[in-house]
Amino acid sequence: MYVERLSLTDFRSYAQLDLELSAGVTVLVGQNGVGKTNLVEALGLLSTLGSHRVSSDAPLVRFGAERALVRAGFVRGSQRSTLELEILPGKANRGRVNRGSTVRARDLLGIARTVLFAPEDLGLLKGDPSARRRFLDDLLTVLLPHLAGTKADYDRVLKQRNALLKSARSARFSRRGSAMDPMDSAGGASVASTLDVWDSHLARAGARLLAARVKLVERLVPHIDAAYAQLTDGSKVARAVYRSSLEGAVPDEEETHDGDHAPSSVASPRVGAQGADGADGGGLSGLGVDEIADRFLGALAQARPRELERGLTLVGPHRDDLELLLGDAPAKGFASHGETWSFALALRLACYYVMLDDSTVPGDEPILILDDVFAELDAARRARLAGIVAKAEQVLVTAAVDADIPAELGGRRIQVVPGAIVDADVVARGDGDV
Ligand SMILES: Nc1ncnc2c1ncn2[C@@H]1O[C@H](COP(=O)(O)OP(=O)(O)OP(=O)(O)O)[C@@H](O)[C@H]1O
Repeated sequence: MYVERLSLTDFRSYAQLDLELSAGVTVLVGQNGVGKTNLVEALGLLSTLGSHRVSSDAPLVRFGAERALVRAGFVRGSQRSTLELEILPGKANRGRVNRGSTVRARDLLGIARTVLFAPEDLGLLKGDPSARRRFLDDLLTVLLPHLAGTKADYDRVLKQRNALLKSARSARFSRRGSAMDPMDSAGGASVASTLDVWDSHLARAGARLLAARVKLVERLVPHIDAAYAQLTDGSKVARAVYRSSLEGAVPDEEETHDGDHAPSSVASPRVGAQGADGADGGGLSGLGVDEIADRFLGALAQARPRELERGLTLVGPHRDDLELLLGDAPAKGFASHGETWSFALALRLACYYVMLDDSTVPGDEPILILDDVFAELDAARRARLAGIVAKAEQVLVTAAVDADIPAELGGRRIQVVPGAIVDADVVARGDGDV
C-alpha cells in the first residue's frame, strides 16, 4: 500500500498541512527541527495509534490548540481509503474511515500498515523491557486488531488487581504488631477470594496475549537474523527469545507497568535460519491458550506471598521481556553503537517481512518509514539498507542532510521548512522512479 495524501490540522508544529505523496521512494529533507519527524510520526499514529516518541497525546497537539486532526488517503491495490484520527488529549480519541461516522480510534487498527524505524528504536536494545513489550504489542495490534481489546482487558484487570494488592499491603503494615497475620483474618480471606477472581480474569486475557506474542516472536526470529545479516557482513547472528515471567525467566523489575500470497518485492535472505539453540518463543513455545492460562494461574499462586508483600502483580505478560542476543552475548551492554543501530533496524525490517508474509492481496505491502537513519550508518551499511528498501512499494525517508542519502536510493525529494512544505520538488536521483 502507499499513502497518497497526508493532511494535518494542529498536529505538532503544523497548523495546517496538505501533502501529496506517491509510491516509490520519497525523501523529506530539511534542517533540524523543521518538522520532518512530525510528518512521519503522524503516519505511524494512524497505524498503531501510538506515537513512537511520546506516551501521552498532549504533545501531539499544537501548542495552544485543543485537538489535532490527522487524515491520510491510502491506496491498496485498486482500493482507496481515507483514515482520520482526531486527537483529544484527556479524552478518548476518535476515528473515521472513508469520511463515515465517528468510530472508536481502536477501529482504525489494521487498516494502515506502516513500519516506522526511528532513532528512538535504539531503546529497543538499550532500554528496559517495556520498550520491547510495546514493540511486540504494536505489531500484534496491526496484524490482529482484536488483540487491542484483549490488551485493554488485561491492563484493566491488572490495574484493579494491583490496587487490591496495594491496599492489602497497606492494611498489613498498619496492623503490624498484632499477634495474628492479617491474611489469616476475615479481611484477609476476603482479599484472597477477590484475588482468586482477578487471577482467573488476568490469566484468561493474559494467556491470549502471551500465546499471540510467542507465535509472533517465532515468526520474527528468522527475519531478524536474515535482516541483520543483510545489513551487515553477516559475521554475527542476531537472535531474539521471548522470556516469560511465568517461567521465572525474567529478572525482577523494580518499575511497574500498569499499566494466495502477494509477491514480495523486498527479498529477505536466510529466512528459516535459526539461532544456535533454535531461539524463539522460549518456554511457552508450542503451548495453547488454555495451557498458558493454567501456567499463568500456577505462577500467580506461587507468587502470591511475594505479591502481597510488594503490593504488586509480579508475573504476567506485563513483566516479560524479549531477550536480544548478538552471537552469544546479550545485545544490551555488549553491542557497539553501529551494531545497536543495525539490530534495531533488523527488528523493524523483520516487522516489515512478517507483514509482507501476511499480505493476501497485491498492493498490501506495508509502507516503510525511515526517520533519520542514514546519517548514523557507515557507507557500506547505508548502501546495503538502500538496496534492501529501494524496491518496497513506498518508502518515506527523513534526513537533515541530503548528502547522507545514498544515491542508489533514488526517488523524490521534498523540502520541509518550519511548519510547512514550501517546495514539493521532484528531483531525479540514481535509478529511482521520478
Ligand atoms: N505540540 C507542538 N506544538 C508546536 N510545535 C511543536 C509541538 N511538538 C513539537 N513541536 C516542534 O516541532 C519541531 C520538531 O519537529 P521534528 O521533530 O519533526 O523535527 P525534525 O525536522 O525531524 O528535526 P531533526 O532533524 O532535528 O530530527 C520542534 O521545533 C518542536 O518545537
